[in-house]
Parts: sequence; structure tokens; C-alpha cells
Amino acid sequence: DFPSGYTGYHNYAELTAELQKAATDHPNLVRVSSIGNSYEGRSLPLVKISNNPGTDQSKPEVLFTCNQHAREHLTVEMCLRIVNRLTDNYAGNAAIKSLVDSREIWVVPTVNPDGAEYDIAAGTLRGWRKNRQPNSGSSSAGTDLNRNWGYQWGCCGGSSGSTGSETYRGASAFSAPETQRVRDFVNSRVVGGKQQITAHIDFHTYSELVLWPYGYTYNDTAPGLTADQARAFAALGEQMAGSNGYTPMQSSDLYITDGDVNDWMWGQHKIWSYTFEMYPSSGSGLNGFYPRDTVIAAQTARNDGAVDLLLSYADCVPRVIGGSC
Ligand SMILES: NS(=O)(=O)N[C@@H](Cc1ccccc1)C(=O)O
Ligand SMILES: [Zn+2]
Repeated sequence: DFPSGYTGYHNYAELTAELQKAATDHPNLVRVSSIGNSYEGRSLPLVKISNNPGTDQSKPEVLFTCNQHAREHLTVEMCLRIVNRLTDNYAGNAAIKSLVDSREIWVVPTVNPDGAEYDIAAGTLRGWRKNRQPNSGSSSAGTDLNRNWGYQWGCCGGSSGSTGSETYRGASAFSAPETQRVRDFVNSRVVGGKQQITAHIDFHTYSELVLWPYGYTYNDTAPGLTADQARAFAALGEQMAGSNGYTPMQSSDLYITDGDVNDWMWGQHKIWSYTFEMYPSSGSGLNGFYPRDTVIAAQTARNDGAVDLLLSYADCVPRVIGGSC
């Protein structure tokens, strides 16, 4: 479990209990289900928030994913913040009510529960990043889930082919059960030939950044990404960064990545997909990944405005630069 100073973070059992509580407290707003299991057999929870959660309505859908990287526990708290804020404030906050009434919101609070549990299993903080899937012929376990997505997978020096590397891309695209499960869920939201999810944030720590595709190339435009689309990504990214004080940039301006989630969400589905790197802005060694639990409330609430911006533009993101859909 989490050591002292970190007990405010939710372990897997506490997370699932918290999600059940949200559903019990708000049966008309919340459905909790599962997109399937992790490598070690933990259910990957899926939360749906809407004013009619038992029915698929034709409203713009928005997806939030957290904890691809095991040690980035603050992101689990971020996804919990989104669930609790949009439900607890629905009755008393007209702006939140109108967002929840006009969207269908999906939250996957942990994509990598095996890694997250392994990170804390010894009562210490191990600094684990990858999933816990063994690599045949190697004593090094784990795939970096954020290099395992199947758009330009392993194309461009933005990942490693060595099983011991922290950015090991896996034996093939979608070789990890966890990325397969999120892929299958997103693929299932193509209804009548149209992807219902229009926008997505994948939360990470740390560095306080707002990132957008493509990661696999330094170029601002590339096949499937026009200059206007790049302008829209940047405009909304800059607006969201203006609300939380993060630094906005195309993700390749940070470094080249291939097989990351944003490139697949956009490349495969034209979902306006961002990565948020949360608090702290800097750190030394592993300590940046392990802010004490005293920062959770402020550093998750810090993104409330950005979450609301994404939800508000979800009907037509190009509106952010005066475009139309
Ligand atoms: N959270 S992190 O420290 O691993 N950084 C992320 C940054 C990142 C996220 C998405 C696209 C490109 C780059 C990573 O996957 O390397
Ligand atoms: Zn990360």
C-alpha cells in the first residue's frame, strides 16, 4: 500500500470503492462498468457520466484516461476528481449541469492497475512505469503502454525495442492487454460509421504541459493532420494551458514518441486527443513522480477549467478557431 505521506492516494481497492460510491450516490448520472481486464486480471473500470447514463444518446462523447504509467498516481486522483466534480456539483452548478446534460462523458481512471499496484506493493514507491506483462526470453517485465498504440508504432525512434527499456514498445502494436481493451472500447464507439468520441485527455505526470499530436514527427502537418487541424489543436491547447498554467506544445517539441495514445486517437479516429502532464513542473530523479498527498486537492482542481473547456468544445473543436463542423 502507499507509505505514510501518500495515504491520500487511492490504491486499486480504494479506487473501485470510490467509483461504486459515485454510482450509488448518483444513480441517475453514473454507470460503472468494465472495458475488460489487465494482464494480471484486474478489471479496468469504465465510468459513464450523463443525464441518462443507461441509454446511448446521440450527444458528443468525451473520454478521459488516466494512469497509463504506473507511478503517475496523481492521475488516478485527477480522473476521480472529474467523476466526483461532475456528479456532486450537477444539482447545484448550472454550468456543470449543462455540460453533463449535453455530453456523454467516459472516464477510465486506471489503464495500468497492475503496474500501479506493483509500484506500491512493497510499502515503498518503486518508480515503476510499465505494465506487468512478462517479455518472453527476458527477465525484464513490462511494456510501456504509451508506446504500444498502433498508429506509426515503432516507426521513428520514439520508443525502444529492448525489453528492459522504460520505453519498450512491446512485441507488436497492441501487444498489451490494457491498450487492446482501451482500443476496443474506443472502436466500439463508432456508431453508424461515425466515431462518437470527439475529444480526449490522457493524464500523466509530470512537467505541467499540455501536449497534442503528432508525437512521431517534428512536422506540424503530416498525413491526416492539416494546417487548419494543427491550428485548432494548438488554439484549444493554448486555451486549456491558459486555464491551468501548464505549457502548451506539440508533443514532438518535447521529444519524438511513436506508438503514443494521442497519435492513435487522432490518426485512427480523428479524436481531438491531448496529453496533460500534471504537477510538479520539475523534479529530480523519481521525486517528481511522488508529490505528497497534500497536493492532490489543489493539483487536481487546477484542471477543472481545462476539463470544462474540452467538454464545451466537444461538439465541434474547430469552432475554437472559428471553424465549423
Ligand atoms: N509521463 S511521461 O513522463 O512518460 N511523459 C510522456 C510524454 C508524452 C505523452 C504523450 C505523447 C508524447 C509524449 C511519455 O509518454 O513519454
Ligand atoms: Zn506518463
